[in-house]
Amino acid sequence: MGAVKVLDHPLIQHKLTHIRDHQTGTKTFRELVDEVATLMAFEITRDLPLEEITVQTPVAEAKTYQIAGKKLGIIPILRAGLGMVDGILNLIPAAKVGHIGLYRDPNTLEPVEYYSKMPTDISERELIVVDPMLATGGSASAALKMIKEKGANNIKLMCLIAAPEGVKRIQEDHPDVDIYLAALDEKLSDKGYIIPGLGDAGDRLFGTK
Ligand SMILES: O=P(O)(O)OC[C@H]1O[C@H](OP(=O)(O)OP(=O)(O)O)[C@H](O)[C@@H]1O
Ligand SMILES: O=c1cc[nH]c(=O)[nH]1
Ligand SMILES: [Mg+2]
Repeated sequence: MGAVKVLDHPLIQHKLTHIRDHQTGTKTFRELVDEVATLMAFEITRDLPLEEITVQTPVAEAKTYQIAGKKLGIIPILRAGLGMVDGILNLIPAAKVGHIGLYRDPNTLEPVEYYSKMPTDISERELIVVDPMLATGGSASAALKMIKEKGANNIKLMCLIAAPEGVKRIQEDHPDVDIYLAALDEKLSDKGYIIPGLGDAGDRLFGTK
């Protein structure tokens, strides 16, 4: 079963408080999601393997380190996942970005696919799938299935807020995928919204309703 890690860094928790607040407007919401994505990426990349190399400083040779191993890829689930991409690219500017277009049918809560475009070499990359919300888990589970069918085999899932139902769904459907969260909330409403959550992430990011 995949691990679930709630990233409890004080800066992440403080910014998440303002993200949740219904009085936070689109501009600030977008800026804070971007900042939290950077902070979460910093924590998630903590275990990347390093290799020792030598560089010449102006003074002497230095034995130092660079990131070794697989290259990285970021895969946002459209639309709301887009809000987390730039924040991760701030730290990992060479990462490639694949896109998966999914929306959740408001009546059935089932994911509906409308777009997919992946880097050709996803089987050789460490992938971070991003979406602010993990509610029923239907969208993330479908996205993970889609990228596995295209060869992905090393995947982390990064969300701002999850419901226990969504975590359970991913652990059952994708036991190889670790989940990284800023918060694990209480439950889902009967309309499938996370309680207390932050409302509709896509609408708050893009100013739609
Ligand atoms: O875990 P689930 O029950 O599948 O719900 C979570 C999904 O719902 C939201 O997307 P939405 O369908 O609102 O699309 P949007 O990003 O275009 O607003 C959210 O960004 C997730 O993708
Ligand atoms: O609470 C929720 C659940 C699904 N999608 C959202 O944007 N918010
Ligand atoms: Mg939405």
